Amino acid sequence: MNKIIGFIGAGNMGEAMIRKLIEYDDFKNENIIATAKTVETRNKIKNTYNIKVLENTSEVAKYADYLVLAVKPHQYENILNEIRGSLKENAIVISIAAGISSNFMRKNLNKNTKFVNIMPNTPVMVGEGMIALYANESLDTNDINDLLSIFSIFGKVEVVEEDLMDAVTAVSGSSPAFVYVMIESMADAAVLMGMKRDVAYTFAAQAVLGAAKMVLETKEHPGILKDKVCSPGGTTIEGIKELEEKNFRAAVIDASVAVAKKSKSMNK
Ligand SMILES: NC(=O)C1=CN([C@@H]2O[C@H](COP(=O)(O)OP(=O)(O)OC[C@H]3O[C@@H](n4cnc5c(N)ncnc54)[C@H](O)[C@@H]3O)[C@@H](O)[C@H]2O)C=CC1
Ligand SMILES: O=C(O)[C@@H]1CCC=N1
Repeated sequence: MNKIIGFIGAGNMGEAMIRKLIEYDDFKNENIIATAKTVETRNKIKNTYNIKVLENTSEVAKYADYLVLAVKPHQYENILNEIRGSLKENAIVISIAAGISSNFMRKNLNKNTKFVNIMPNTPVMVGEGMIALYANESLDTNDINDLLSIFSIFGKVEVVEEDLMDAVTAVSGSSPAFVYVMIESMADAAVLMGMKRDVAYTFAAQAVLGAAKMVLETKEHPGILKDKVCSPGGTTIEGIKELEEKNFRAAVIDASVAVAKKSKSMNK
């Protein structure tokens, strides 16, 4: 890969992507460039990942073939204003932000600039991310194929219609946070029952990883997989009864709907 991928912002999401990319043999460190707001973050990224770190956004825009805007949604307008005039010919500007629509990108970029809206999640850092991509009219088939192959470095990629982006933000963008709360709670229970905390995190996280892999690889309905864990008159069904009484399913659904609602309300 001789294309340059640039990052504006290197916080949680930007750093997660950079960290995965430098492990990938086809992307040399010199093909990854970044900038961040503070000198501290710029130095940290430079020293940790040995990539080229530039002082300002327009410098990154000048060199990047793929330009990831890894800043918060409310900063998009300023950043797009800053980069608009400096972009490399044929560069693709990548929005990863919740609530930033293709229309907003279109309005704030020059007419012929290529761009794409994606919704990633932090597990991109370990190559198990889930990325949704909305392919707009600025991209041709080659661009889309190139983007799909780059993003597959980070995990799974699916092309979706734009009206599903709020749902995606809930089901894969934000949901890792819900799962971390669940893992933490499972481990708390094990600690309560005498297990060492670090061991408890391994047990809880591996159980979640295994259950997720079962859904993906067996393609069985999650309800059937659940039934196979619940031995008649056994231990698991006692726990399921508690979860049902405490409205676990409704809590997860409500949490997801709240995320999508917030994402929609931010929509520009
Ligand atoms: N954290 C997550 O799990 C996910 C985040 N996103 C999206 O990623 C974007 C970034 O989110 P986070 O990384 O969580 O936020 P963050 O606050 O951790 O990182 C944002 C970074 O942008 C930098 N920044 C701000 N203004 C800048 C400027 N003018 N020039 C260069 N850098 C600048 C900040 O210094 C900071 O390091 C957001 O738009 C969010 O919606 C999308 C999916 C998941
Ligand atoms: O909390 C947020 O706004 C971002 C978007 C999806 C995950 N984190």
